[in-house]
Amino acid sequence: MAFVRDLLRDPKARDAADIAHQVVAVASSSSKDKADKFITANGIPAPCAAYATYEELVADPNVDVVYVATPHSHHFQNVMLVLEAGKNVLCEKAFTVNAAQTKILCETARKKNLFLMEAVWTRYFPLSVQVRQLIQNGEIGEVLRTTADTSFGDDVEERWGTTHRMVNPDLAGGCLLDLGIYSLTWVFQTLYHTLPKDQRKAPTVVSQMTPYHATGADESTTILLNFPTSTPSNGPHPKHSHGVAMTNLRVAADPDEKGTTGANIRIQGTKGEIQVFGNPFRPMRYRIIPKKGAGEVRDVEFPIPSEGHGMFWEADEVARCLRDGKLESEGLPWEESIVIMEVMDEVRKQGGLTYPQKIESTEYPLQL
Ligand SMILES: NC(=O)C1=CN([C@@H]2O[C@H](COP(=O)(O)OP(=O)(O)OC[C@H]3O[C@@H](n4cnc5c(N)ncnc54)[C@H](OP(=O)(O)O)[C@@H]3O)[C@@H](O)[C@H]2O)C=CC1
Ligand SMILES: O=C1OC[C@@H](O)[C@H](O)[C@H]1O
Repeated sequence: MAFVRDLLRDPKARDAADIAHQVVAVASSSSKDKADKFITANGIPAPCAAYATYEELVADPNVDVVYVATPHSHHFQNVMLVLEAGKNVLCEKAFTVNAAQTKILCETARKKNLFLMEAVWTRYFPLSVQVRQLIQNGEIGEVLRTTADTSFGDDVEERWGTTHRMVNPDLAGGCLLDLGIYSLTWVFQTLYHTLPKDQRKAPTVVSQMTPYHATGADESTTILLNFPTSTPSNGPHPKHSHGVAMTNLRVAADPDEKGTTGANIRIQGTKGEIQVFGNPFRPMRYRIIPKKGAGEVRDVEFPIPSEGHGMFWEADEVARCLRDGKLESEGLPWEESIVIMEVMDEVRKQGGLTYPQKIESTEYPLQL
């Protein structure tokens, strides 16, 4: 809903007059009535078709690109359906249940010459883009450590119960795939993505996971990542940077949600630090702190224009990639999505979290 509402906002309000979006079809696998109600509730202008199956939607010749926003368990099957029908895809995070599924999606998109992107909206926030540029321009020196915390502080039993997709293993639930991916996003976009492509190397990983007593999905996961960076010419030891990615449903990264508890993200370099406040998935303020008084501390605000949610920026990226004939986005290349999925595979292995065989499967088509 938030995504579609953002699609309908005027791109000029965010200086994006070079692209336009049109919502031409909505599908619900439950009923056509649900799709009709979605169109009305969100004020989607006519003509917009309502379908009672995903198969009908992907066969609609007016559809250029499909936004897949089903539970994680269903992404692999749903995205394959879209790609096999010859359409481009923007698929919600986590891309799939495991890296093997993501690899197949990327191979399929490449073979069919179709655009495919994991909808990690945070990467396309102007704040994220600017933070990456600051790092690449050397503003905080060499970045050696990033800590990121995406934790909610819920009464888990009351808020999520046992069947909600957040905690339901049948829907690939758990905080790692749902929220931990944002902590990993910050670790990767600061320690990995900012390096030249030929220097980006997968990290080694150690982690701990706590299962939710009622379902076995993880309610808390903490990951330490060790990224090989370069081997300096002036010393014998290879260099590394460290990432700490945290997620927890029961304790909060920011208990009062006003940014008063400190930064949820800290990007630490040899010349200073960048701190990001608020929800790691929807960042609106950062602070840059030069080391030992070497300059002014600056706070930079990034309000979201036109009372939006902030999902239009990823949609704008999709539109530009399609316009420019690209198959993948520079902001989150397929290779990086795959490495992140491999990290999550390893973390689940170390934590002993497996999902039902059916949703881990790479077989397509498969009735879930
Ligand atoms: N970027 C962001 O800020 C956010 C991203 N997300 C991501 O979006 C995706 C969906 O999350 P959310 O909207 O909360 O999920 P929901 O549980 O609300 O499900 C979304 C839709 O998927 C279909 N669906 C739900 N359950 C099942 C099922 N058991 N089997 C088949 N289809 C099902 C339904 O559509 P229908 O029956 O009509 O076909 C449902 O309306 C996830 O990947 C999540 O991580 C979620 C929230 C915020
Ligand atoms: O992706 C997400 O970001 C926002 C959260 O509220 C939501 O649970 C999660 O799926």
